[in-house]
Formats: sequence, structure tokens, C-alpha cells
Amino acid sequence: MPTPHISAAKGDIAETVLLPGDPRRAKWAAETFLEEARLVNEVRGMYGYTGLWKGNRVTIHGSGMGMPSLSIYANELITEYGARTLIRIGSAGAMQERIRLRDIVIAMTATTLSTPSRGIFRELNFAPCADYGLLEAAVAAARRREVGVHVGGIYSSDVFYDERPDLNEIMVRHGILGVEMETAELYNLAARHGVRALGIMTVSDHLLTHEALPSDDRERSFGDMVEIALEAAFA
Ligand SMILES: O=P(O)(O)O[C@H]1O[C@H](CO)[C@@H](O)[C@H]1O
Ligand SMILES: O=c1cc[nH]c(=O)[nH]1
Repeated sequence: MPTPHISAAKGDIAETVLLPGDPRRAKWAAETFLEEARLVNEVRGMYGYTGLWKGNRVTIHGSGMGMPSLSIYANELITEYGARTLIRIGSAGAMQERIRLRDIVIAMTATTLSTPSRGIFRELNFAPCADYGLLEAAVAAARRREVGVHVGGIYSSDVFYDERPDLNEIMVRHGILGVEMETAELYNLAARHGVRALGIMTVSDHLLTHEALPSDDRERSFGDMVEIALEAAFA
């Protein structure tokens, strides 16, 4: 049965779903890495493709930007379509000097000011946490490649245009690796529904050095991240 935001038929979504924020990254990744990739959703232009990777069924579906948007897609994918492994393949801004553009950041946990789950957790400071098996497999897959990899805490922000440099300074001082906008709620939802989740990000810009990747440079480095996610999902 289609949902308000996904028109795919029930069996059209795989148990393993990769979630880029950008729907066009979903299209590119499906066309580049999957065999027999088929468009299964385009409601609101949020593309979802299902195909095969080394014989394994995989869906690659956009999540949109920010936790409220990701929450809609992740909820529907899990509760209506039976997704059991959800891996975010995103971009992030680096927050530590040693991290370079194009490096991979794998999120053990995600700090936030708030998430869409705040209303459920209320006074509880729930600690959003990656699935350890996926985390371990993704780190191993990243180490097999010639790419810098960093594993630790990230910041899932509600805003891209942030006006709290004091908060960034505190996070840098507490070892936060980078900032993005979705992983904390993905981890909350995975815990609530008993499924596996991981956030893998490619560093697209640097908050301390102010470097940024030119857009035509991004594809190759994003390719490493997609392959790491696929290898981790089926390890
Ligand atoms: O590249 P994606 O996956 O969209 O991720 C990052 O980019 C967007 C902001 O430009 C936010 O969604 C942030 O989390
Ligand atoms: O959310 C994001 C993503 C990439 N770079 C940032 O600075 N923020």
C-alpha cells in the first residue's frame, strides 16, 4: 500500500536502504552501483530506486534535508515497507583540523540541540547510537580503501545557516568530527523500531579552514562512501 510520500508497491522496497539527503544522489548512486536499478518512487521528486548489488536487493532513496524530512521517509520505509537496515550516505562539514576534504566520517553517535523525537523522549537525553555491526563493517570497508576515515561523534544540526559559533567551539573542543543534519533522528528511529542504522558522511567542506569541494569533484569521493555502505550492509 503506498504511503503519503512513497508510491512504491509493497515489495518494491528492499530490506536494505541507503539514504542520501539529495534525491539526485540517489539516482546517481543507483545508476552507478546497482544492476537492474528501477525507479520505485518519485513523489515530490524524492527519487527511490531498487536494484541489485552483487545479487543483493538494495533500495537507494532520498531522505531530503533535515531531521523532520528524514523522519517521514525513514518511518514509512521501516513501518510500511519493512526496511531493516538503513544507512545514511551524506555530506558533512568537518570540525577538526586533522580531517581533510573527501575524508569519510562514520558516526558512532550524534549530538543535537533537538530532534523530532524530543516530544517522545521529553526530559530524557537519549543517546542516539549507530548499530555496532554496521559500524565495524563500515570501518573495515573504509580501511581497505585509500581514503581517510574518522570514527566518532558528529553533530546533527537543525540549521545549515548557524548563528551559534560558541556552540561550534564547544563541539570542536569535545572532539565532534563534523556537522550534518539527519543522523541523530535516524538513530532514534532505528532504536525505536529495532532496526539497524548507520550514518556515513563524505566531508564536503571544512568549518575551520573554510575549504569546500567543487561540485564536479564530489562524485568520485561520494563513490567511496556508497561502496563502503554497500559492503557494510552485506558483510
Ligand atoms: O548531502 P546530504 O546528504 O543532503 O547532507 C548534508 O547536506 C545538506 C545540507 O546542505 C543536509 O542534508 C546535510 O545533512
Ligand atoms: O549540514 C551540513 C552539511 C555539509 N556541510 C555543512 O557545513 N553542514
